[in-house]
Amino acid sequence: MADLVFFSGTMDCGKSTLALQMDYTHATRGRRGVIFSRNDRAGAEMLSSRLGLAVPAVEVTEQTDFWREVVHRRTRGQVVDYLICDEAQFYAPEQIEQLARVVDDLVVDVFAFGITTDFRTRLFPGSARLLALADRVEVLQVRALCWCGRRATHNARTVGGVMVTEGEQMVVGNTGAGTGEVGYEVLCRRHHRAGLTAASAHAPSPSPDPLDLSG
Ligand SMILES: Nc1ncnc2c1ncn2[C@@H]1O[C@H](COP(=O)(O)OP(=O)(O)O)[C@@H](O)[C@H]1O
Ligand SMILES: Cc1cn([C@H]2C[C@H](O)[C@@H](COP(=O)(O)O)O2)c(=O)[nH]c1=O
Repeated sequence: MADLVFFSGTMDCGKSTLALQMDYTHATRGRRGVIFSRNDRAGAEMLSSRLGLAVPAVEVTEQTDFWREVVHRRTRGQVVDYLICDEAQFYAPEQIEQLARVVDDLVVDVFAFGITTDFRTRLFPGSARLLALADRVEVLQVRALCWCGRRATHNARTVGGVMVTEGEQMVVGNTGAGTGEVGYEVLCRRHHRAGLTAASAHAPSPSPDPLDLSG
């Protein structure tokens, strides 16, 4: 028996760190895995965590066929017990279906990691397929926090710290980007709906305070 597990959460909640830990744990017990990622912030053919660890990975492209990736390795005599699939939100729905087939017909565990929704709170097509097909969906224990202290459940895209709602679904980037840059910030639903990032919430009001004429 093998499983397709989707580990999900907001940006910056520890998914890539867990992906590296899962690989380490399984590998040290003698299991053989293959690590995949797509558009990691650190560059192509990498899986990197903000904690500073990075390992080589097979870069997923539009041409990647996971069924062929596993069959090809096995026909060359390579053992494949599990796949680590990071940034899975960027995979095509057909590739998620290939992963499900790899689990069911080749008995390979697949551990997929990714965010579910984009900066407009719309599901990524790959994540939607994972939610539909996974044996288990696990929400990460380390919960990211909104600037207000509530649990962060949404990913905002920012330009110069200000939330934007227009743009391409896929723009690779990091949380905490500097002024002027496209970046991301995790927010609670209330502040995502209000478009209120840390920078805009703490910015002084653009209009001066009214004069106190009471005295
Ligand atoms: N210097 C640090 N010390 C301790 N924890 C850190 C540090 N930098 C980042 N983290 C933790 O790393 C996590 C982000 O890890 P990462 O695997 O890159 O996230 P994700 O893949 O979900 O975007 C956050 O939960 C944060 O708490
Ligand atoms: C919300 C959102 C995110 N992205 C990108 C930004 C990052 O490159 C990755 C998420 O990586 P992480 O390891 O989970 O931090 O996704 C995007 O392209 N579009 C979006 O709407």
